[in-house]
Amino acid sequence: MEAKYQPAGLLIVVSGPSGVGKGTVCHSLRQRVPTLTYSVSATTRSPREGEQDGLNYFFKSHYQFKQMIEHDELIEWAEYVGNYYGTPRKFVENSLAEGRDVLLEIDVQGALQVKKSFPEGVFIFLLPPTFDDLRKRIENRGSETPKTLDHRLTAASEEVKQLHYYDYVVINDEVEQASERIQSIIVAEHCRRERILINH
Ligand SMILES: Nc1ncnc2c1ncn2[C@@H]1O[C@H](COP(=O)(O)OP(=O)(O)OP(=O)(O)O)[C@@H](O)[C@H]1O
Ligand SMILES: Nc1nc2c(ncn2[C@@H]2O[C@H](COP(=O)(O)O)[C@@H](O)[C@H]2O)c(=O)[nH]1
Repeated sequence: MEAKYQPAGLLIVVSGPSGVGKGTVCHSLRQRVPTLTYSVSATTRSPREGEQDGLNYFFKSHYQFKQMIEHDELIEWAEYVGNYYGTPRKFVENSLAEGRDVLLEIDVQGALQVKKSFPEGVFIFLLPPTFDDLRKRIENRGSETPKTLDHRLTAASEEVKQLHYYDYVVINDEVEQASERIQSIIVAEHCRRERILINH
């Protein structure tokens, strides 16, 4: 029997300002859609309490991160508030080629780089209900000093200006509602791609 053509997986990029709830919403989304493959990023930031190497991030020294850049091991990378963050290339490319849908949870600078090399990706901007909610969420997380909180909020006001480059905007008012909306976007994108495949 002839082997069935295996289309590449969807690259789903969830992005938005720090503290909007990307991690929380993506966690809920991964429970709804267990077949999603999550890309673990590399970072030079120190682990927060409870974060595990290889699970939350691959924690790297500045030297190791620079080596990854020089060896073209990242599909994108960005400096964000004094630390480097990047998406390992091999894992993403192999997973897509095997037909798996891959989820990236990255900042806005990184998402815009990915859009250039993977224009067929699905780009979703997560927004807080208000800027004040964003501040409260970061404060309540307790992860920042007053200075880094301020830097993250300044970055956020610049990041929302890039919203028009994205395919979808989802407001993270209620976590479950936001993750349900992203699940619907994924289903709709699969249907759209089916149509394109049938037309060819
Ligand atoms: N819909 C929501 N309503 C209220 N609080 C929320 C909501 N979504 C997330 N939070 C809370 O906001 C804080 C920030 O969420 P989270 O860490 O998921 O954001 P993030 O966008 O991944 O941040 P970063 O980009 O800095 O990693 C957490 O304390 C989380 O529990
Ligand atoms: N460009 C990239 N940004 C990333 C990546 N992984 C995470 N991030 C984003 O960085 C900020 C800060 O994260 P934090 O864990 O220190 O709060 C946040 O917006 C993340 O989404 C990545 O691989 N590339």
